[in-house]
Amino acid sequence: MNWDDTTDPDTDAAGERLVGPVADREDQAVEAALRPKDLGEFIGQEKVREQLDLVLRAARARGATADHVLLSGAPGLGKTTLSMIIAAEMGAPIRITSGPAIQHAGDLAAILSSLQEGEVLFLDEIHRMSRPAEEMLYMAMEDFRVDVIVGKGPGATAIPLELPPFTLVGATTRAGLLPPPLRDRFGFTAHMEFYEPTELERVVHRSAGLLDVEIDTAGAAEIAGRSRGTPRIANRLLRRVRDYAQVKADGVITREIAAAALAVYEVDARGLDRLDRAVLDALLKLFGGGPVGLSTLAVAVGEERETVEEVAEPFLVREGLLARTPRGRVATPAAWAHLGLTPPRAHTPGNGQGDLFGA
Ligand SMILES: Nc1ncnc2c1ncn2[C@@H]1O[C@H](COP(=O)(O)OP(=O)(O)OP(=O)(O)O)[C@@H](O)[C@H]1O
Repeated sequence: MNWDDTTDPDTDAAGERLVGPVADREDQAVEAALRPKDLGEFIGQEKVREQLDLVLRAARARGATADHVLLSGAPGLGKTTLSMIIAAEMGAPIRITSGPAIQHAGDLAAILSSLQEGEVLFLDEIHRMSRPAEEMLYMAMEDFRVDVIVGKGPGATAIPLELPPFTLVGATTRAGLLPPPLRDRFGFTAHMEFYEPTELERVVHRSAGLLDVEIDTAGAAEIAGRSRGTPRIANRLLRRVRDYAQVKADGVITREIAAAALAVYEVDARGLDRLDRAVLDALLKLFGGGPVGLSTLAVAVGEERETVEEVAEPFLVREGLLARTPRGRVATPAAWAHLGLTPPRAHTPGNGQGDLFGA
């Protein structure tokens, strides 16, 4: 994966966030050790696992290379991990690159022509590849062939190059941005969902075992509940809680230790951090729950408009704490409850405000 060429609003605009979904330097250093190695070890995503298992078993039984696979879903849900599992299950080597790293068709031709038979090519952020590279990929995926252009202008010639059969695993956070001709060339598309708290609890237990950290069931549940449906965040919170347990207690993670540690890092019981809460706080206390325009809300919390929109809002909307309406941002009843505040009478149900939530 190419970590340097991605712009991440979580780190660019709001400093490093403990609950940001994109990998930071420390994540990159430790994630390799925590990745499940086969489908049996991969937690959750039952449907995807079952379907992929069939695809891979069938290919193995035929002695064929597996079909191309498209994985879509938010960062940190396990797309890279699954691509490595696909290679491992097929007994094939894997090459890892990313859309932004492929600027020219020639870059892609160089990678494709050096693949071994059956190799898995993992192309992260496939929606960010350049157009000419994308067109070259169509032919490579379908016919295992590329045309390498030699020379320029009227004298340029296309030299066809045969490729060994390979499996492309494309990953994207935005499946909707992929041009249909590219999307159609994948034999299997899997959409990865956010994880349930009980699944994240298993992720935390498994990682704690690998990191040699003692944790009880309630401690794991506490961390899971604050991990925003994302294994990467669960693993990161676990590491911070482990530090706290070592320094402030006897190293064992219990519910109390997890809660106290994450209070230090300002990650609340639902996984909201300081920025998320500042947005909700302003919306409720300054604007009576809205509707209020995004720019006004951003000024009120002293952040850029983009930071509020791209960093804080998606999770608040997903959690059902904030709604985007044509008239502006509106807090839901759950937001009032979460901050322990009572909505003014005008915001209680049955007062004509229901239409703001599309009721
Ligand atoms: N199903 C799972 N079971 C256990 N651990 C998981 C699972 N999914 C992800 N993880 C853990 O979460 C971390 C992040 O996963 P991964 O790098 O595969 O995410 P990703 O979707 O590829 O993220 P990005 O899009 O940012 O590259 C990994 O270290 C892995 O240990």
